[in-house]
Order: sequence, then structure tokens, then C-alpha cells
Amino acid sequence: MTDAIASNVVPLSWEGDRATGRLLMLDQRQLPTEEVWLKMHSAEDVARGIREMVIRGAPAIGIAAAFGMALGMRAFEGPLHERPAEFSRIRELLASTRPTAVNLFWALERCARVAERLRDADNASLTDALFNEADQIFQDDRDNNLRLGNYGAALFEGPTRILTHCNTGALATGGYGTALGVIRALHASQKLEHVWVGETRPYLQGARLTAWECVKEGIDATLITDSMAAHFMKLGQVDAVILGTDRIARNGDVANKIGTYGLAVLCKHHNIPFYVATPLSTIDLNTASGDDIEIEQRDPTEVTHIGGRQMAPEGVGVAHPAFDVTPADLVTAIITEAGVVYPPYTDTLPTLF
Ligand SMILES: CSC[C@@H](O)[C@@H](O)C(=O)COP(=O)(O)O
Repeated sequence: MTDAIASNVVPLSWEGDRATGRLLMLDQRQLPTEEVWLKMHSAEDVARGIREMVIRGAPAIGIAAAFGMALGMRAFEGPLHERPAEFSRIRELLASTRPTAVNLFWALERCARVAERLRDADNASLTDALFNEADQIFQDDRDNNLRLGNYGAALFEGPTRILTHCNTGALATGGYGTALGVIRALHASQKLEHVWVGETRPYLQGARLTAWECVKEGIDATLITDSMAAHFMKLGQVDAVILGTDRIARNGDVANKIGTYGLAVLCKHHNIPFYVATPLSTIDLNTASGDDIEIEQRDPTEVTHIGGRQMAPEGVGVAHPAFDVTPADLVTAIITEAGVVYPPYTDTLPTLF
């Protein structure tokens, strides 16, 4: 086992006591130039924060939603069985924010199980239990990342050159990160030579967030545009690609940030291993294949504008699927907190649970 570097970056934190306090979210839209913390007082605030990308990344979205559920129920009085519609309304509000990352629905399901157990309890007890659940999801995610980071790092002898995409770091999780967690663990064990950070058009999670995390922790990283990946692979300067995911289907198909599928195809052509690092909370055994995963379609202005400046003419058609699906047969291995699994994923994924 390698010693983890303690990342001091977190996407959210709590301020005050549970009865009157608030959730603080680091506004990821303002990074890397400004570190602004927004105060969330209600489920509506949290839902807006997720929808508008104040917080993003599959595990972080799930954690935020669990806190949103607790904040939402805090506003009421009396036992839940007297007003079950309120719980459903808040759950649906949070569930409607973003469709692709399964962690959102997984976390809300955990909250629903808590509520079911305490449907006759007074509201203070229910709210307290929901806050405990949110804290537990937050803490577990960080611990799981540390574990999967070590499993991932053990796959390499070093010195290794990794290419990654989007942001899968402390900002996208309970801390530390999934794919970036593996990279952190490689760095800690002195097996990391270098990281190529794909900028991740159109939302630039790689350029704005992963690059920021790497610089903050002294990880040797080079930012490239997405279209440069093939070039550096051809030059023999990429030993492996490691990414995160928003949902893995039962057959091992991987939904992740748009551009992931293209990288997997490039890896196949250049004979480079393609790894997906994820907590078990992102594996959805109830979804048979990637064809069944809803792909979020986002606002066209995220494609036509960069930093508020218009880059495309009025009137042009624009497509903006935020995610794509990489077929399981392009995935070399899936790295989790319970170990590393290889194809055929239909057989190996269920053994992790
Ligand atoms: C550990 S994060 C894994 C994924 O959530 C990440 O790769 C990703 O695609 C995030 O997309 P985003 O649209 O920024 O929420």
C-alpha cells in the first residue's frame, strides 16, 4: 500500500449546527481563477447548484443530493407518515437535476431507506438521521477513493505517463478522486512520470479543474487540447489512459464525459491500456447496457461560447451531448475500492458487491 497524499481540496463542507447551519459548495464554475464558496440553505438551493454545475462529478453530485435531502426535510415538523408527499417532492426535485450519473439516484435511494425506517419518528430525529447518512456517504466516498487509488497504482511499475480526461479529482468526489486518485497514488509512490490533462471541450473540466488540482499538489502535468491525444499516443508518450465514469452498466459499458469513447478507440489503435477508476456506487447492475443510459443534452451556448465570448455564428445548429458510452470491449480493466476486474464484465462486476 502506498501512502496517500492528503488532498486538502473538498467540493463541499458544512457550516454551523444541523438545526440552523448551511451547506457550503465551492463554486467550480469560477475555478481556477477564483475560490468562491456558495451557501446552500435548502433542497432548492442544492438542486440549483447541481443543475448549474456549481458542483459536478458523479460522486460529488450524489453527496450533495444527500445533503439536499436532509436540508429539505429540516424545514418541516411532525413525523413523515403525516406528509410522505413532501419527501417524494424533494427527492424528485433533486433527481431531476442531471440524468446520467447514477450516484445521484443511488444516494437518494439511500436517503429513502433511512426515511422509510424513521417514518413514525419525530422530524428532528429523521433530519438528524438524514444528515448522518449524508456525512457517511461523503466520508465513505473519500475512503473508497483512497483504496481504489492504491489498487490502481499497483497496476503500474513506473515511471508511468498517464493521460486523463475531464475532472475526476477531489472536486468531483468526497476528496482525493477516482482516476485522479490513482494518479495521486502513483505520484505518492514515485511511479508517476507525467500526466497529460485533456482540456475536455466544451466545459473544460480538464483545463479548469484537473489542471488546477495538479498544480496545487505539485503533480507534473501538461495540458493538451482533446485533439492532441492521438498525436502524443503516436509519438509513444502515453503509457495508459485512466478515466472516471458517471455510470457503468451491467455488461461493462461505460458512460463518461464526452470524448471518452474517442480516447478508448485511440487506445485500441495504439495498443495502450484503457482503465476506468470508479467507486462501486457508480456501477449500476440494474442497467443492462450502455444503450439504456440516458445521455444528458446540455445548453448549446456551452459549445458556441467560451468564457462568455461567442465563437460560432448565430443560426448554426449545435449538438451538445455531455457524455458518451464506451463499449465494454474497449475497457482493459475497471478499478474499484473492492479490487480490479477484467472482462467479461457481466461475470466479474457482480463479484465486487
Ligand atoms: C469521479 S468523477 C467521474 C465522472 O463524473 C467525470 O468523469 C465526469 O464525466 C464529470 O462530468 P460533469 O459533467 O463535469 O459532471
